[in-house]
Amino acid sequence: MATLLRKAARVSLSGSLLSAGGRPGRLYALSYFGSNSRNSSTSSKVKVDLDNSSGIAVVKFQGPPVNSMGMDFLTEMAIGLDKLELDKNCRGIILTSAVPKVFSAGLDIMDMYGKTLEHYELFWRSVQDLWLKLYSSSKIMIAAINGASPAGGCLMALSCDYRILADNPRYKIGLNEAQLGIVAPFWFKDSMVNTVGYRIAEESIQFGVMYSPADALKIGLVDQVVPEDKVLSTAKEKMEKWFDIPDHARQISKSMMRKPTIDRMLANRETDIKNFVGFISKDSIQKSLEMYMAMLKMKKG
Ligand SMILES: CCCCCCC/C=C/C(=O)SCCNC(=O)CCNC(=O)[C@H](O)C(C)(C)COP(=O)(O)OP(=O)(O)OC[C@H]1O[C@@H](n2cnc3c(N)ncnc32)[C@H](O)[C@@H]1OP(=O)(O)O
Repeated sequence: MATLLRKAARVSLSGSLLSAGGRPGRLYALSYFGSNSRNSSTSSKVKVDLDNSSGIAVVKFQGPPVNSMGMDFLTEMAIGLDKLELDKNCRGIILTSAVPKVFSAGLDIMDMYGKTLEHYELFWRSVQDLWLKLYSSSKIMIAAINGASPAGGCLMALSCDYRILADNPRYKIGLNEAQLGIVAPFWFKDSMVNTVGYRIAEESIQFGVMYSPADALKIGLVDQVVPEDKVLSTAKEKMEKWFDIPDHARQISKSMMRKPTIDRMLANRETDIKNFVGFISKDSIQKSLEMYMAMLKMKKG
């Protein structure tokens, strides 16, 4: 057992691209997947299916109605990603949704509305934690976006190395925070800038633009648009191409590209939490969120 723990700790430290401040190698990350040809784990909001023979893990969001990123989702994703990060059989991860028409509706607005300051702090730390794990993963990350992907949903896609979006004009993607009367934090903005460039991000974030697949492709927010029934198979084919690159060279290159963005977030993490808690607990912001939720419900009726 001691040998296993030492081995797991070594894998963890040499695995994720995260620098020391990112708390790699938590205890729950020590439970290994077995060595069968397929390993599955299902929790309530996330299903992880690792095919040991191909090295591809499919992480499916399964939190109806809209895969919103509440505390359960954030925790389950963090645990699933930690396990995959430690698993040498896993070389690449595909993020996708099991919920029809929605990839993820982003952060769960109910976790940002009418809660205590302690809750907001814990929630925001968990959101940061998930982004750090996604953005700093040493694995190849591909987003197979098979539904709408606003705000936090878009952020998860932006954290991947490659994005494939289903060709359905209803499946819009973007950082729409401004439309809710809230502000995308600097690391959401950095992820957008790193993907589409400064000028497009500047306009996109101020207007809170939600892009159609055609427009998302045009600005480079996604890399490919394919028929809906081909999203997952295309992601798997693309993954095989990424597998042609030796892992160590790709990982170091990825780290070189992403480290400044990750370090900036780690250096400002506590201030960012304070900002979030102060901002989200303002009466005016709470009112905006309340109105936005009412608008979502009205749209239905
Ligand atoms: C310094 C301070 C910084 C603050 C930064 C905060 C950063 C925030 C990031 C975020 O991610 S905020 C969340 C932004 N998300 C959205 O704006 C998406 C809103 N949802 C939609 O546009 C649509 O729901 C959809 C995803 C396009 C799906 O449409 P569909 O018609 O299929 O479903 P609906 O009928 O709209 O929704 C069903 C059900 O789900 C509820 N819901 C939707 N989104 C959320 C959400 N993000 N959180 C919580 N709940 C959500 C919706 O109200 C419906 O509820 P019921 O009426 O069934 O009770």
